[in-house]
Amino acid sequence: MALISLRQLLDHAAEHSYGVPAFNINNLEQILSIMQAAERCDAPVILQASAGARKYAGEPFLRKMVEAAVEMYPHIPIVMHQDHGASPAVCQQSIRSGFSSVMMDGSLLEDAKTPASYDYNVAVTREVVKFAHAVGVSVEGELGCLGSLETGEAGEEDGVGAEGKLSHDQMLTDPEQARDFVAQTGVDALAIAIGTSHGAYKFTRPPTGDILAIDRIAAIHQAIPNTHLVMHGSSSVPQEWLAVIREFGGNIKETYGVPVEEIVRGIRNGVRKVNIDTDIRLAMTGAMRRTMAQTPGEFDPRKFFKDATLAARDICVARFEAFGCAGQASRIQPVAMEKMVAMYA
Ligand SMILES: O=C(COP(=O)(O)O)[C@@H](O)[C@H](O)[C@H](O)COP(=O)(O)O
Repeated sequence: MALISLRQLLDHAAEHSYGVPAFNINNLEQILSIMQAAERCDAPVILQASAGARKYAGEPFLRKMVEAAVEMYPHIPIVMHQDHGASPAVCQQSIRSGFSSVMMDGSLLEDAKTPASYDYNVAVTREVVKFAHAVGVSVEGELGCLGSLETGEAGEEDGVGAEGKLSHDQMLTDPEQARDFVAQTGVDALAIAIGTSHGAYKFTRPPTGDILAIDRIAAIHQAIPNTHLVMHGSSSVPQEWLAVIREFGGNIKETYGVPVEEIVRGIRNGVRKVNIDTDIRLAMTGAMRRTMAQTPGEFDPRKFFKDATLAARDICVARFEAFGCAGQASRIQPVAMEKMVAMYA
């Protein structure tokens, strides 16, 4: 099965009322764990590469590894998505190199740190939609800045994330503005800000409605019912993996993520793409620490990587199942990118 577009997959998810986890990839083991889970669950897959991933592995390696996944798992529909493009030029490069979907994050300026004006966001996103749709590639935009409603901070990761304190208005997507944004840009999917943030340190306590605004999703969905909603920063930060990391020498302070049942509530209200990176990182780190500690004579890294891959695979299986994505891969007939061009035209 060829790569498919994000738009095709999320249209299918909307029609059948499920959500798709979008897992970040940086290396072979992460891709293997996601694909093994997809195979086990018969789930379609979104593999996404951030700027940090492109810096770490290099874009050609990422592309070739995704191509290998397509070859090894011909029955699984795969979207190759560029996470957080900081400019139209970045998105254009990704399209040229074969991504079937790009995110133009115009909520921040090109430095990926400074919150941008609404007009700037509309202008750069509209530009990307124009050239992406001309070749059938899907576009995700972002409205509102990701950040903690507890602290007003964005929790910067690898240079991406607003600097300084943000107001609640900046950190909560406004439904009416979302309606205007979609009308002006034509994006296929919209990342919304509801109090989630990237990384392990999202909440200092199990989140309640004042710091995780799940209710806002329904209002946004009502304003833009035909646009697929995206939740970034949606790792659940499993307490069991934090415990393993701590037991085997790691030092991660008390922290909480987005509960899976809250994400499922979001899916019931129009969320179709759910970004998850940190949970895979935590599971892999915990598994590697444990194996290294328990087998101190081991020096073949494949042993550590294998356990890390299995730990990540189990996280992916759990998310595919919880989001209703399991069993959907075999129900999808791939639509060629040329047909997507015709659809947009
Ligand atoms: O939302 C995301 C992940 O959420 P998470 O931390 O797993 O709750 C992704 O979109 C981030 O862009 C990604 O994790 C950033 O990765 P790096 O910049 O560190 O590579």
